[in-house]
Amino acid sequence: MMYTQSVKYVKDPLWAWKNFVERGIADAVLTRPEILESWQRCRKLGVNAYDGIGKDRLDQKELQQLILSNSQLVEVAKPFMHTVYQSVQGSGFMVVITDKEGRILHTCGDSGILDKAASTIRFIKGTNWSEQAVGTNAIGTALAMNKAIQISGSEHFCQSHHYWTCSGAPIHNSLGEIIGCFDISGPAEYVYLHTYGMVVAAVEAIENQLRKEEIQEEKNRAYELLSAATESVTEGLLAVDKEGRIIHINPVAQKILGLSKKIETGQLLKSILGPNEKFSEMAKQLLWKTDVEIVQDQGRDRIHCTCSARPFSKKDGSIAGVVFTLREINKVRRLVNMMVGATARFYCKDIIGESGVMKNALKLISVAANSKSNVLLTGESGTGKELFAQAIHNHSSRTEGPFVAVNCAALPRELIQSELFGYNEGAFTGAKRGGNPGKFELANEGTIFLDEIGDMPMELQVNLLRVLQERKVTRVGGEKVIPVNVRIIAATNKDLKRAVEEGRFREDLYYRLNVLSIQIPPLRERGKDIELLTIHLINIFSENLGKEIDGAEQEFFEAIRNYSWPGNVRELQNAVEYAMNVAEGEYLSVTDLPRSIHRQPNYLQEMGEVISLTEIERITVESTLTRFNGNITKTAKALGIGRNTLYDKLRKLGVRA
Ligand SMILES: Nc1ncnc2c1ncn2[C@@H]1O[C@H](COP(=O)(O)OP(=O)(O)OP(=O)(O)O)[C@@H](O)[C@H]1O
Repeated sequence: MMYTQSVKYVKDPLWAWKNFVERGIADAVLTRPEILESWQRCRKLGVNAYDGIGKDRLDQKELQQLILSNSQLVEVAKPFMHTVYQSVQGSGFMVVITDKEGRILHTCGDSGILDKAASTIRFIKGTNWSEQAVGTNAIGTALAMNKAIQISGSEHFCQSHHYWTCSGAPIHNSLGEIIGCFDISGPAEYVYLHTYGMVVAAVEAIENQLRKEEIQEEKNRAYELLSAATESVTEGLLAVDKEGRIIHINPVAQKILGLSKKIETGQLLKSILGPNEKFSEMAKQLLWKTDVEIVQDQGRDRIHCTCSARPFSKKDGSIAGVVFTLREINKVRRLVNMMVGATARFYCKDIIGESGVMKNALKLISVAANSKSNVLLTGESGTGKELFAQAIHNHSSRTEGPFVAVNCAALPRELIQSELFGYNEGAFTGAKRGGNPGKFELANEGTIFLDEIGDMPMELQVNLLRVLQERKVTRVGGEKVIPVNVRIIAATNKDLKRAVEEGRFREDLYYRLNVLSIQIPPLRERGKDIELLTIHLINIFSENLGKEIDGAEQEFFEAIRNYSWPGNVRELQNAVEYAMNVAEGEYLSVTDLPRSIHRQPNYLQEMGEVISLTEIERITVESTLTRFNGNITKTAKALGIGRNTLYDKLRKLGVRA
């Protein structure tokens, strides 16, 4: 009897479940310890062994939210669930993942088994499958034990689960925290040990994938942090590999290098900066360098910067590339030059002009910029001689040095010497303590622009010639010889050749200065440039004056084309500024121009109008004033009258100076 009983005991594990549930007897021989422990937990939690139907279920909205907050787990696990399901497909199994509490997030399986699980025990998405909710089961118990487990038939605490076998394993994040559970469930009659193995393998694969994604995210975060950090520094940063491919470039470096387009990593620096770029060469040398000066041609501009190089290595110690730190020199030096009033603002791109004569003159700017010789600019007043001189300086190798402009005609005769060459303390009454450097000293390493050189007194021309020959100056009242490295650009609106012939200008000085000569054409010979310049000026003044003027009427353009512009671009500038100030409409009209321009005699004659002598006088005075920029002395001189007479006339004619 005992034997029969013991055979029955062994063959019917249900007996152990009944003994526990109905009589409270724990059979440690027949029941695995982890199952017994789970049953004991279930009893303590008050789980009904005759129930097991999933009652704690989320509604659709709550389920969506839960899936969203576990989206990474779901997205990573789904392909693995699918792979596992494919290998058990048709055998009545289903695959499930839950969140860390045991709530079902996703299922896949044969439709028959999914239906059965739903209709018999409500084993469906959104249901809580923890031990507390439905007793001992692979999901709830694996989560409670933090260990993989297979549970079959009457090992389940709830009777309604005895039909099932399930294998579950907890899923962990990289910190070892439980984030979910992976489970395979099916009919208990098909219990296979390998489903347990599949669950363990799937969880390992999911955890690996999650770790990979975490590492990638970590990398992305680090990259974003690096980008934010490099974007906030005031220096340019450029990282390149040994082949000269860009690894990283910050906006300041892009600006210093004059790169406006978006730069992709992996691009070769040579393809962006041209074959002569210097960085790739430095990157190849893999040396630490500090504050090396780099001069780089970039289109029409020339980039000057200081650059420090720091090689960086890979994990294995081999050099991966170089990080360059860039600082714009031009800016620093220009700032200093600006403080001493010695900067050139204009480049070729600022010179407006597309007429043939201007194109030729512009070509010569490049020739002059690339040469070391002195330059003589000739052209009428206001044609842009200083503009040309600045552009030559800015495109030359001296661009980072000072640009010092001296108007020889504006300097009182007795001061020219000390202005140009400087003076020592006590050189003359009123001399500053400590003396003063002259323009040549201030222009050292840069360019000196000697405007209106034709007005330089004969006795000083010889001193200038000496400086040109010896490249040294001696201050007034001093003995020390100071070496100067200065390039000279001289300009004149006079016929210097005739001045030489007439003995007013030294021939030797003329030839010294006139090595490269550029003749700037008068505005009246520049055809379509007059309109181009007018449009350019309207745009500039619209911005400066804060006035919205969109252009000019046809008659306006006719009038400016008909006028002869003795004061050239400067006069045009004044006329457009005047018109912009008086204009009331959206477009400049011919009547907005100074009367001297829109009512000049030729123009009126064409219209057959007769004008009075007073009117002619007014027009002449107005146009001369405009030409000389409102300068009373020059206007009076040009009209051949005294300053007081001019004031009288202005009053009588009602003309404002
Ligand atoms: N081609 C041009 N494009 C744009 N602006 C110009 C051009 N030519 C001259 N200008 C402008 O006209 C004005 C007069 O030019 P600039 O002072 O260079 O002439 P200049 O020949 O040196 O005159 P001056 O002989 O009286 O010293 C400046 O404001 C200059 O910017």
